[in-house]
Amino acid sequence: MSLDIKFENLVYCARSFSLFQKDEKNILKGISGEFRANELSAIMGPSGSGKSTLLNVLSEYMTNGVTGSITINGEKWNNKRYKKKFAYIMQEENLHAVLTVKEAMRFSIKLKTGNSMTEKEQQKKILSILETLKLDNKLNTYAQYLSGGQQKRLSIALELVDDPQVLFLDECTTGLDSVSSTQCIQFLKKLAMEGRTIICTIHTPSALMFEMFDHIYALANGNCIFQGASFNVVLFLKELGLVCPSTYNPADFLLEIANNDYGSQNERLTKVIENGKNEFYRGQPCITLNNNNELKLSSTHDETLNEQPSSFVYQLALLVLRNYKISHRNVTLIIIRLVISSIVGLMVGGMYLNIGNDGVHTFHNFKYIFVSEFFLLYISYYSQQTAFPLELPIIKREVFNRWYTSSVYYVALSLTDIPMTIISTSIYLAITYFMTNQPLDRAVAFFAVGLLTSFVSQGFGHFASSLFDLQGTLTFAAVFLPLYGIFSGIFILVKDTHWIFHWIFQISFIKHSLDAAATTILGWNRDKMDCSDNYCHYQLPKKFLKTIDLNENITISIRALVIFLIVFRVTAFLIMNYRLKRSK
Ligand SMILES: Nc1ncnc2c1ncn2[C@@H]1O[C@H](COP(=O)(O)OP(=O)(O)OP(=O)(O)O)[C@@H](O)[C@H]1O
Repeated sequence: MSLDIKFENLVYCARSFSLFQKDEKNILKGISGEFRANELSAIMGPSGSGKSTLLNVLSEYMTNGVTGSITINGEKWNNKRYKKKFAYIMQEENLHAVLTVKEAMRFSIKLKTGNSMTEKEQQKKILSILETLKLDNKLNTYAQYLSGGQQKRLSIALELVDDPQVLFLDECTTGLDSVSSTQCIQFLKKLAMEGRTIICTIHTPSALMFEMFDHIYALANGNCIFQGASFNVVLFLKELGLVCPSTYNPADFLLEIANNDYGSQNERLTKVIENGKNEFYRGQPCITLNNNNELKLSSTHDETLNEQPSSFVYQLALLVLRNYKISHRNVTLIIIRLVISSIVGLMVGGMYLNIGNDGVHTFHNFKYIFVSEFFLLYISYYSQQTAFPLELPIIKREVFNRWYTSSVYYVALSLTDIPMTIISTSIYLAITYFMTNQPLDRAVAFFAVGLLTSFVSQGFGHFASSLFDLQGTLTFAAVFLPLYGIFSGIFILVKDTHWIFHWIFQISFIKHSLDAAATTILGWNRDKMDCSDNYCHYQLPKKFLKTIDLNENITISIRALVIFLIVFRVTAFLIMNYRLKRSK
């Protein structure tokens, strides 16, 4: 299906708010035009003229502040129907550094097309795309070791697996040398000749590249100053008395004019081209290659592929698998987490050695419980702090291009860390529990509370990392984690503080962890402990719990922890979803 995109009187108004004023700036100023199927179109213009904005508006990457009309094949913009046919290749490649080219392509095709192709067909398709993009000799190379040009080609290849009909490319040649740039444009031209609509923003194309474009849409200060065939640019300018020297690159000449190097001509150009409405300078419609042509990348599945997205469970399984692959290649982080859990476990175990059943040390035992819950809070929080900020650009690209939904991503993110959380929490608890000589019959309940604390803290980490960048997440932790500790009930009892502070204890989930964990070890009518001294004031644990005002109602604490778990994760998901959907 060929798709022509037409826009009329398109205005984009950027609004920014500060404390005292509201700023509004028109970035696109009522422009019109059409990008057709079978054509390779370039959006050109000086820096800041609105090229990326136009691309973002047409691809629906930006929707707020946009007025005017956009139609596809003459029909009103219909998000659901047409968005499936679009792919947006962003300026930054945003690839998973530790996935090989082959792995990245396999995940892409599986996520995007589900089970609509057999394994063999998928491999054939991947190979044909990579051959065309000259990446077939890099199948087993990690993305991080590809050159800039190869990374750019891989980011294009990843989006081609489900045969999008419209390709938006932002600055597709930026950072590439002239040979790679020309190869990239040649490839895009091939894609356009297969019937696709290819629209890219470009800075300063060489004369050779400029000629390869079928259609040029030039902007200056948010207005259209030319739209038409590339071979008509010189003619158009000549008619306005701006003669391009025969040895000059027409693209450079057009940009110099847009930059006012030949006086202020833009207003005049905009008027003649009617801000994009004037179609006089368009070329002849381009020829589409037929199905037998060797350039054709599309398979017989074309029309059905996009209609059959893979299921939630299938995508979830793939994303979890991908996350495992990535985290196992970043093995240092795993080792650090396990080593820290073991070392801190040994230190804490050594510090509180054999105190677990000694009435002299009941208060120390309570401190051991606090230290343990607080350590679990720290390690689980910090293990998640990079989870979202570093992945955001990649996820943004993949969610926008409909590889999967943000909810699948978040569930996969949460599931991926479960085994590691269980292992590191268990290592720490096993070491300290046995070294401190706690009662064995209470181990399961104590471990369960420890695990719940880890999962709540993980959710807290997600919540913070969905709100801030990496630096912000660290600052947030530096402020809030000690506060959580202060209001945990170990330093001062709730009843000994002014009522004004009581609510803070309630929202300090570490207090609920401490209450629950202390109940599992010291509560439930535990018998008298041993006494290694002449007199042990707290030999009977119940007496100690009474002193610290702990009512042993574990249900309340567990309920509070579960509520925190749900609130943190739901809030993290909602913020993440908002950030993923928010335009640039
Ligand atoms: N949300 C925004 N708020 C304020 N100004 C904005 C916003 N978005 C874009 N702009 C401004 O609009 C202008 C056009 O931006 P755009 O990114 O579209 O330019 P461009 O032609 O792609 O530039 P470049 O070639 O340098 O990437 C710039 O001056 C930019 O600063």
